[in-house]
Amino acid sequence: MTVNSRPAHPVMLGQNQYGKAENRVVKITRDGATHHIKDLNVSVALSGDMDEVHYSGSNANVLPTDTTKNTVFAFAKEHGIESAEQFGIHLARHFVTSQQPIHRARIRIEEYAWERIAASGADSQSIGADEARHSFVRKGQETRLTQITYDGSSWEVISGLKDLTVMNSTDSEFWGYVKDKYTTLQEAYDRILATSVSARWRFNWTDDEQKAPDWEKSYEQTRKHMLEAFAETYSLSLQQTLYQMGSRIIDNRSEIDEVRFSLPNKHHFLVDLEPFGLKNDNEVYFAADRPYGLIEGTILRDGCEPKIPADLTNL
Ligand SMILES: O=c1[nH]c(=O)c2[nH]c(=O)[nH]c2[nH]1
Repeated sequence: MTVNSRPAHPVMLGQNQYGKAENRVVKITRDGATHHIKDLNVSVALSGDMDEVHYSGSNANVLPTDTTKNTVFAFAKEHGIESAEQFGIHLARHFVTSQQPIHRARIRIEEYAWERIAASGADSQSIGADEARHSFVRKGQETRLTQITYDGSSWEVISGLKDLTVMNSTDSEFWGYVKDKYTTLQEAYDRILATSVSARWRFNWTDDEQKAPDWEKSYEQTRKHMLEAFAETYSLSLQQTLYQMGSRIIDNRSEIDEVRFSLPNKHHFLVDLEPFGLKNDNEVYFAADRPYGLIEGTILRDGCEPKIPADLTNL
């Protein structure tokens, strides 16, 4: 037997690394009523004296990947997230200096940028006092959509958007729901509400005799009303927020008679930091990607017929 108990056959272990990939950590920093978000996807890859676990299965040198995940969330609380670089340096140093068998740590981080939703009444260029304090829209443009149908006499125009991701870091609760023997969900009195909005709205312009809407202005204003309603609704459920977003559009845009939404509830779970002696005061969240609640619904101008299909994926 060799020192590292490598089996006596002509096979060699090459480069190897291990760790927990894609830890989705969201850190909310509360500066009074003004909140700040850091939203990261952190992947840890460690290497060092790891021959033995591959050859014999001895885990004596293996810091579990589960521990590397916990470290990411605990560090978000203990040291904060000033920048992705600072956070990654801190983690890499920790793994290499605290565990003798670990010689190299590679931390990869993707950061998702958020900007504040402009407060109602403000124009979209506004800053400072005109910005919502705990309502954010993810940077990077959504995709704008339209479908036009013409049968030689009448028009149907359905426009909309997808992938408009928004978050309220407070002013959302969920409680008082039905509980049966399979219910384990804890009631929430201050949770994060986040969704990636997919919406379609139908114009009431149908024939060439009518004056057509200003399509560009209509899109910009509809998006604005939707975002403002999201930011300003104190939400008891995503269903309630959906209704508020739709009715704000119907109330303010006379050219639109019907709005349909498909809203995935992008769950953010508070991470239990008690095992590490840390209190998580609504600061560090695990952003789960699936499964997700999917809340869908149509809001109509009174007396109008629904025409937007229930399944928006084909539209
Ligand atoms: O806003 C919500 N609506 C629900 O119907 C629901 N169901 C659930 O588990 N969480 C939530 N949140």
